[in-house]
Amino acid sequence: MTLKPLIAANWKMHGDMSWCDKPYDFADIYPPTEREHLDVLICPPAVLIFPMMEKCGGTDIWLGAQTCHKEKKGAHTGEMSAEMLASAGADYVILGHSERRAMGESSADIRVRVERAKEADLIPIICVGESLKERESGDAEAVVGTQLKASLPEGLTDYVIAYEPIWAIGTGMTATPDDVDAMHRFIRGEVGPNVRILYGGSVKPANAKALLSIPDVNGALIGGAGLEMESLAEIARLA
Ligand SMILES: O=C(CO)COP(=O)(O)O
Repeated sequence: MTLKPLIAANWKMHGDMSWCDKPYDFADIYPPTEREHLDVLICPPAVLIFPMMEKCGGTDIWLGAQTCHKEKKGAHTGEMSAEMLASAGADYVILGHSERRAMGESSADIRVRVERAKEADLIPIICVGESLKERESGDAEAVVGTQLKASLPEGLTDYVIAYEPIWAIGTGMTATPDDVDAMHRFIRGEVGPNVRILYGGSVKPANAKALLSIPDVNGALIGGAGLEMESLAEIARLA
């Protein structure tokens, strides 16, 4: 089975209401008829999901959230449940991003969030990745393997993995194609043939071709370069 590439933009804490028509801008630059072979996803800040869905729900661009809470509902001031995000128009949810793991989210927490996401019919994008110190000491695969085992609920199907080496996020540094190839093969061995494995970390139009042509790279999770639709479309064209 060939896996449909997924080009996903993680907007993090960027954007405002005026950004809600960006899916239209993307579709103008790269029309849907030219990209039936791939999925395009935008994960804006949660507050923009519903207005973006209202404005651009008719485009074929998927919408996603950047996290969801561990509980279904309750007294959790400021938090959002998977169900709320789904009802606002999200199809996917990013879970376990290193910027959230750095705030104390453990793999065990992430596993519970994955369960909530699945109950709400959201497709989880589960992020894993090692620090520079862990890579330099030769522990990258062991770290990622441990994260995978602890973050994935038993029997999980229909999910996406994003390999994001922490040291490559927002730094302009990317893992070498050989390192990405080796890590994605390792992850493939863990998750099997049917799961899309994205690479993330300073993906740009200039390096996207080399990264996206690696056999077990099934797309990209893009931060900075996903804020502008021109660069996002340029990367998507290379997938
Ligand atoms: O964290 C990322 C996507 O989730 C990657 O961010 P950058 O593309 O800005 O390095």
